[in-house]
Amino acid sequence: MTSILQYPLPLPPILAHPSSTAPLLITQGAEALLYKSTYLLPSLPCALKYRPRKPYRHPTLDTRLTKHRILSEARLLLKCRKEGVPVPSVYAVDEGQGWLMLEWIEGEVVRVRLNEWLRWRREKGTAEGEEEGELRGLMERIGEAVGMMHGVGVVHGDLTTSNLMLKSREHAEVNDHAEGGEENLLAGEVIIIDLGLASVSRFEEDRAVDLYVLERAFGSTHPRAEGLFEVVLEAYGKSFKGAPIVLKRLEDVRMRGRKRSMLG
Ligand SMILES: Nc1ncnc2c1ncn2[C@@H]1O[C@H](COP(=O)(O)OP(=O)(O)OP(=O)(O)O)[C@@H](O)[C@H]1O
Repeated sequence: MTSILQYPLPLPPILAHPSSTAPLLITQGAEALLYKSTYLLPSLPCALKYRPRKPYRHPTLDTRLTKHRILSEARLLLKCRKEGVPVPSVYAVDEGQGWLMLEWIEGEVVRVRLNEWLRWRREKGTAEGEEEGELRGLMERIGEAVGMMHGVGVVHGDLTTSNLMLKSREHAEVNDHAEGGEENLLAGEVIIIDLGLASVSRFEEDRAVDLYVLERAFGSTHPRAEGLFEVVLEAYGKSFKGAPIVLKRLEDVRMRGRKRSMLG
């Protein structure tokens, strides 16, 4: 969990209802607020993604845009779920009120876990290249998850290590440093979140751009793990029939990216 703040903004009516569990604001992005609350039973946690009204937008356009985004994310999550892609379940949706209620994923985003693991390895004095099994395993699971999503015809549009979560296994705990269980930091199922910019596409180009964005995210956020990005691609290459062509296309996308950065 990144940060737990009090809720300074008006709550969507569903969370203001007396039967609702007191919501916690988990993140406040530019467009959406993410609350933790419960669904139906106080023991079933949920994530509520709320897109409040934007006073700076024309009200009619704002309502349309919000409805479109909420419905699009819900539809794509349902499609992925139905076809076995690891994403959170959709519990409820109210596009008119601007919210989407999802299964709460117990765990942490890959960005945080990976950085903790890399720091632990550095502090231990382990050289890069050693103790790589855990990291390779994670990279493989990421490649497989992205491949499954592409295989059912969905592209993400914003693939970063902040939009991949590691779901803790039930009853499994991430041991603290003193107990020497740090390798568990990278354990767990990879769940793809935030399909707010996702779309349906079977174009190799769109899939390759998704991979390129993820590769760049590794380069900038986890340069110490970037060397193993090839493991993501290897696993991706085996994950669905069209994957090898996407990997070929990725080379073109990289080349264009390099040219663009050379030209400034
Ligand atoms: N289903 C979930 N279970 C647990 N935590 C979640 C879940 N979905 C999101 N989160 C947490 O909330 C954060 C923000 O979620 P998300 O990325 O969907 O919203 P956002 O970036 O604000 O949305 P958008 O980019 O569509 O405007 C995530 O980084 C993650 O920490």
